[in-house]
Amino acid sequence: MSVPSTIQQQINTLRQELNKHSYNYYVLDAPTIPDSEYDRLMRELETLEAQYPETITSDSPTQRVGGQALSQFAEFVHKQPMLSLNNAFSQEELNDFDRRIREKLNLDSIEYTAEPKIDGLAISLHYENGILVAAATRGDGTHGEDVTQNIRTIKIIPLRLQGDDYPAILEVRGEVYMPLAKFNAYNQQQKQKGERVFANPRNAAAGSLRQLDPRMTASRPLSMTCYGTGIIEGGTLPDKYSDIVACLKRWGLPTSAYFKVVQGAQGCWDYYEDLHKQRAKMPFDIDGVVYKVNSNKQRDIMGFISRAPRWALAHKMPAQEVMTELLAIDIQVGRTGALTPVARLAPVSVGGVTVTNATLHNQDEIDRKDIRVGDTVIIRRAGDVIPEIVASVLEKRPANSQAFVLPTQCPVCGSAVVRLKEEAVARCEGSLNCPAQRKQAIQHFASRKAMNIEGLGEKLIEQLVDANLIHNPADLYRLTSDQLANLERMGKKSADNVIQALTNSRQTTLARFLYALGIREVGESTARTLANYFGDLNAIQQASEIDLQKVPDVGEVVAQQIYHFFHEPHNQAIILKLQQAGVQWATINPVASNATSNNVTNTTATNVNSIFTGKSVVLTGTLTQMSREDATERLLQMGAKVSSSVSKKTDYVVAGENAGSKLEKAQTLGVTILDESQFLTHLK
Ligand SMILES: NC(=O)c1ccc[n+]([C@@H]2O[C@H](COP(=O)([O-])OP(=O)(O)OC[C@H]3O[C@@H](n4cnc5c(N)ncnc54)[C@H](O)[C@@H]3O)[C@@H](O)[C@H]2O)c1
Ligand SMILES: [Zn+2]
Repeated sequence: MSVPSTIQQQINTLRQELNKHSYNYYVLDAPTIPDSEYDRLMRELETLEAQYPETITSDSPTQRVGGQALSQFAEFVHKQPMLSLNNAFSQEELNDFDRRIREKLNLDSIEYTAEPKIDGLAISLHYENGILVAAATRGDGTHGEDVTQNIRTIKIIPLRLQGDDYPAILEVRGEVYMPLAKFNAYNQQQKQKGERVFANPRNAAAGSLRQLDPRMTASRPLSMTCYGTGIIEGGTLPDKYSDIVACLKRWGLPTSAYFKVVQGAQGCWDYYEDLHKQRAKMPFDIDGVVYKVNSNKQRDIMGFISRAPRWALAHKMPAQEVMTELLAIDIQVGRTGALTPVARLAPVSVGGVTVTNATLHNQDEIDRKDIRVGDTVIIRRAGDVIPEIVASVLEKRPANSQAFVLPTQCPVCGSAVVRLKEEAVARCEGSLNCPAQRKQAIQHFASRKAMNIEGLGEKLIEQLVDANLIHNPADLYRLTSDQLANLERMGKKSADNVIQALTNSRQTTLARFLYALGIREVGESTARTLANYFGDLNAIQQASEIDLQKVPDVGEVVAQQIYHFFHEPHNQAIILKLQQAGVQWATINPVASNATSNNVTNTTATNVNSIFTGKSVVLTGTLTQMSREDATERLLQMGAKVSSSVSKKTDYVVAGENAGSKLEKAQTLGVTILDESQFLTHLK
C-alpha cells in the first residue's frame, strides 16, 4: 500500500514544525509555542505514523530524544542514554500502560512508584568516590553538554556525598528547576530593572543553567530533585527504586518529598488525583506525575522502545500554558478612573479552568509584550494566579495587525483620558461625571471632612445612584424628601434629616468644597492651602500649572492633576451646577505664598477684622456649637495659626467642655483663655 502524497506532505510539514520548535526549546531555551501545542503536533504525527508505519524514519521527532547540544559547551557523551518518557493524557491510557506491563510480567498487580513530574531540565551527575566530578545535560540523549561548573553553583547539590556505602562510580539523574517563589521574585526584580523576564519556570531553569559564565548561573536560584541512577560501578544498589531513593537521600542528595510507592493502576490514579489537588499550592511547577515499575528486575524485562522505557509513564496534567486567540482588548474604568485594558479571549481551558479574559495591566505592559488584537497568544494560569498573557505567537500574527493604543477618551463617559508623567496608569478625568466613578465620587463629596452631609452614607448613595435619582454630586441638591422616603429602609423622619443636612451643607468653606471635588492628590491639607492661597475658586480654575506650582506643597504632579481636573468640561459643568444649587462659602482674601510655619496646622490667610488674624490659637475640650474641624476651618480663614500644643507662643486657648491638661498649661503660662461663647462672639 502506498502512502497518499497529501499524507506524506502532512507528515513532512509536521516534522519540520516539530524540529523547529524542538530547536527553539532545547537549544535556544526560547520556545515560541506552549508545550500543549507541541504535544498536540507530536500526537498528530504519532497518529499518522501509526497509520502509515512505512513513513517512519530514524530522524523523525517521534523517534528522537530532546534536541542537539549547544556547541559552546564541551560535549559530554552519555554511556547510558538519557531517555524521554512516554506520555499519557487520560486514565484510559494509564490503564493501557498497566495492562501491557501485567501481561508482559504475567502478574496480577504491579508495584509502582509515583512522583511529581517537575518541569525543568534533566541533568546527570557523576560522582567518583563520593566526589562530584562531572554534570551534563541530556542533549539528544547520548550527546549532552558538560555543565559541571554551572551545576557546582547549585547549593542543594552535594559536591561530596555523605556516608561511605556509595558505589565508587555513581551516576545520579534528576531534574534541575527553579522554585515558583524564586521564579516570581526573579521576574519581579528583572521587570523593575527593565530587563528580560522569563516566560515560565522551565525556561528560567534551562536558560540559567546553560549560561556560559558560571557566575551567572550562581546568581540564579536553582534547585534539583533526583529521580534515578545511571552507571554504577564498584558497588551495588538495591533492586527496588524506592530503596535506591532512600540511599540517595542518605548520601545527601535531594529527593522528592512527594515520592510514594503505590499499588496497581488504581494506586497510580489515586496518587494522580491527590497531587492534582495539591498542584496549585506546590512550590514548583509540575506538568504531571511519573509512574515507574519499582523493581529493577521487572524493569529489565520490560526494556525500551526507541526513545523511552516501557516501565515508566508520564501522566500529564491539564496544561498551564495554552494557545488561544485574542479577540479584542476591552477597556475597564475603575472606581478611581483608572483605565485597565482587558484581553477578551476565545474560550480556552488552562490548568483545567475555562478562561475567557485576562488582564493586560496597562499600556506599558502591552507595549513590552507587543500584544495585538487578532494575535494568537499564550495564556498561562499557574496555581491560584490570575490568567496572564505570556506572549504573542509572532509566526501566527495576521499581516494587517496593528499595535494597540489606549483610547484618548473615556469609553464610559467620553471625558479626556490623561496619563501623567511617570505614571503607568491612564485615567478618566471626568471624575464628577463618569458613571464608573460616580458612587465613589459622591461618597467622597458627602463625607465628613468634605461636605459633611450627615446621614448620607455609602449605602444610601448606592441606592440613590442605582435608582437613577442622582448622577453626580450636584444632583444631591435636587433630591426631595419624598424621593428619599420612598427608598427601602428609609422613613419620613430620616428622609427629612438628610434633606436638612443637605441644606446645611450648602454653606461651606472653599477648602472643604475643593476637597469634596475629589481631585486626585488633593487631600484636606492641600485643599486648605489652595483655598488660602488663591482665595477664590475662579482663580484656581484659571491658574496655569506654573501658577499652581507656586503654592506651598504643590509639586509638578499635583499641579497637573488640579489643572486637568478643572479643564475637563464635564467637571466644570457640575461645579457650576453646584454653585447654582446654592453651595457657597465666605470669601477669603488671598495671601502670598511665604507663610508656612512648623508645628502649625496650616498657612495663614487674612481676614483683617478678626482678633485671631496672625495669632496662634489652640483648641481644646469639646465645643457644643460646632465641630473641632469647623472651628479650625474658621480660624484658618481668619488668618490664625491653629496649633495642637500650648506653648509660650500661644496667643489664645479656646477651651470647650471637659478641657484638660492643655487648659491647665495655658493657665500656668498665662495664655488668654476663651470659653466657647466668647470664642463664638469673636467669630462673627
Ligand atoms: N514548546 C515547545 O516548543 C516545545 C518543544 C519541544 C519540547 N517541548 C516540551 O518538552 C517535553 C518533551 O520533552 P521530553 O522528551 O523531555 O519529554 P518529557 O518532558 O515529557 O519527559 C521526560 C523528561 O521528564 C523529566 N522528568 C521530570 N520529572 C521526572 C521524574 N520524576 N522521573 C523521570 N523523569 C522526569 C526528565 O527531564 C525527563 O527527561 C514536552 O512537554 C514538550 O511539550 C516543548
Ligand atoms: Zn469616564
